[in-house]
Amino acid sequence: MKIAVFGLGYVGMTTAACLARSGHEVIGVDVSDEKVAIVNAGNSPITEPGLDELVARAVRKGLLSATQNARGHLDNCALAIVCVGTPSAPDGSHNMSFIVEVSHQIAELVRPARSTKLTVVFRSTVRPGTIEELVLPIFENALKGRMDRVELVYNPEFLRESVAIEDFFNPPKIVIGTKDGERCAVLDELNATINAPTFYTTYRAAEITKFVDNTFHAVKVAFANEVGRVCEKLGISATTVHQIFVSDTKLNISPYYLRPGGAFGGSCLPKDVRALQYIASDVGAHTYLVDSLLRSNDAHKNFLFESCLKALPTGGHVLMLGLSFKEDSDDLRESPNIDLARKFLQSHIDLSIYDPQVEPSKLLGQNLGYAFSSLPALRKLLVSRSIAESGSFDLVVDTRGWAKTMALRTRRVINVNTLS
Ligand SMILES: NC(=O)C1=CN([C@@H]2O[C@H](COP(=O)(O)OP(=O)(O)OC[C@H]3O[C@@H](n4cnc5c(N)ncnc54)[C@H](O)[C@@H]3O)[C@@H](O)[C@H]2O)C=CC1
Ligand SMILES: Nc1nc2c(ncn2[C@@H]2O[C@H](COP(=O)(O)OP(=O)(O)O[C@H]3O[C@H](C(=O)O)[C@@H](O)[C@H](O)[C@@H]3O)[C@@H](O)[C@H]2O)c(=O)[nH]1
Repeated sequence: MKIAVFGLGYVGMTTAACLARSGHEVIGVDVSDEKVAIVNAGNSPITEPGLDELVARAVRKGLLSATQNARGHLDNCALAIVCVGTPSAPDGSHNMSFIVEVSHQIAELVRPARSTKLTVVFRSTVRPGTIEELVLPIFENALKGRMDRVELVYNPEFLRESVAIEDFFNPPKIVIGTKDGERCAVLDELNATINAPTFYTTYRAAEITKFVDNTFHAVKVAFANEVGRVCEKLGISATTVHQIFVSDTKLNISPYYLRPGGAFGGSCLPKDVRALQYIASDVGAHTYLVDSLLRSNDAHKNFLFESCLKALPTGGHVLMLGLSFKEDSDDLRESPNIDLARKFLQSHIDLSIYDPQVEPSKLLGQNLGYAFSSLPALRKLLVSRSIAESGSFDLVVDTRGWAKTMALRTRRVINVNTLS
């Protein structure tokens, strides 16, 4: 396949050299005359283990060359891959000027008379909405009704520098954003030899995937570092604790705890996060990330409450399904559902609650104290299943996913257990 790669930096150079190693004919395009000259001399303009050798071999075989001007080169390319930079702007957003510029360049080089479609794949990290709101209008404007000549794709890159070649051929996953999530034949062909889970999705979902991943990597690093700081201050081996932590692939290193849904609660997580904050502060180890977790959780509770309000007609009556902090438990301590119920009551919203596990006369100890200090009217709020099913409520707030198995009269249901 003949492929043009726009932007010969860390991503673009690795991409160009690896594609050439796979036997494709690659033309690299960069605005920098210096980078173009270095590539054409058979060297890599960036330092990355193994890349010099790949570039030298590819140039020698005539599979890789570079240019500042792509004019004439795109006509027989099946694919153009965009890897230009999206650095931070002064306000923290991505500077999109290189994306805009390269989109104009490519769009203007697509000849309406070309016999096959040009697939233009954006690999740079861009904010959600970029393809639809920034890139697509540029192409539509330049191609004037000949959009059938191009296919726009967003395909985020997950490689890490220093192991970029290994990551290129063995990515953790392949995410392909297309119009309506339809398949892209050219990318299927290109990735045929790569063994990785592949996800076709919308442009926006693919765009945000990259932010989700990188931010999570940052959360993990910050978390690991905060734990390390606390351990060090307490004279505990951070390495030993790390080894024990990562050995647990059931609860610690797994998709567990990663489902977007309800806020966390119960008698352990908030308590222990708070305790770690206290310990860290006591020993002078500043845990900014950990310090922000409960505030983040509170923000999430507010978000869920506001979502309920949006779905509730003015003056409406709410039925909540579930009150304890999780299913099959009567534990109300620090239940986010108690907070939600309290917010409804504070807003003078009529509320009924169905939770078969919560029987006020059976509550004991701290659970009893927490329940009645947080919701003094608990007894009056709780209703039986038959009332929950037969009553005419204006909104059902489902904290469990029970609504689908109940014969509710109310059609308007908001599931706060799973964010879709
Ligand atoms: N560096 C990394 O490890 C990874 C980076 N990314 C993302 O990939 C994108 C590229 O990152 P890097 O390769 O690190 O950037 P870079 O700054 O190393 O390279 C970008 C290249 O694009 C060139 N360029 C700018 N405008 C151009 C145009 N109109 N035509 C042709 N070339 C043009 C620049 O001269 C430069 O050589 C960014 O969005 C980045 O966030 C994604 C995954 C990994
Ligand atoms: N403390 C600590 N720091 C770590 C650890 N792992 C990585 N780091 C640091 O985290 C930073 C990022 O490292 P890495 O993910 O290996 O490199 P890179 O920045 O190339 O890759 C990341 O960004 C790419 C991107 O630019 O978008 C992503 O494609 C890639 O998946 C990574 O999220 C560096 O400062 C590392 O020293 C760790 O376990 N502990």
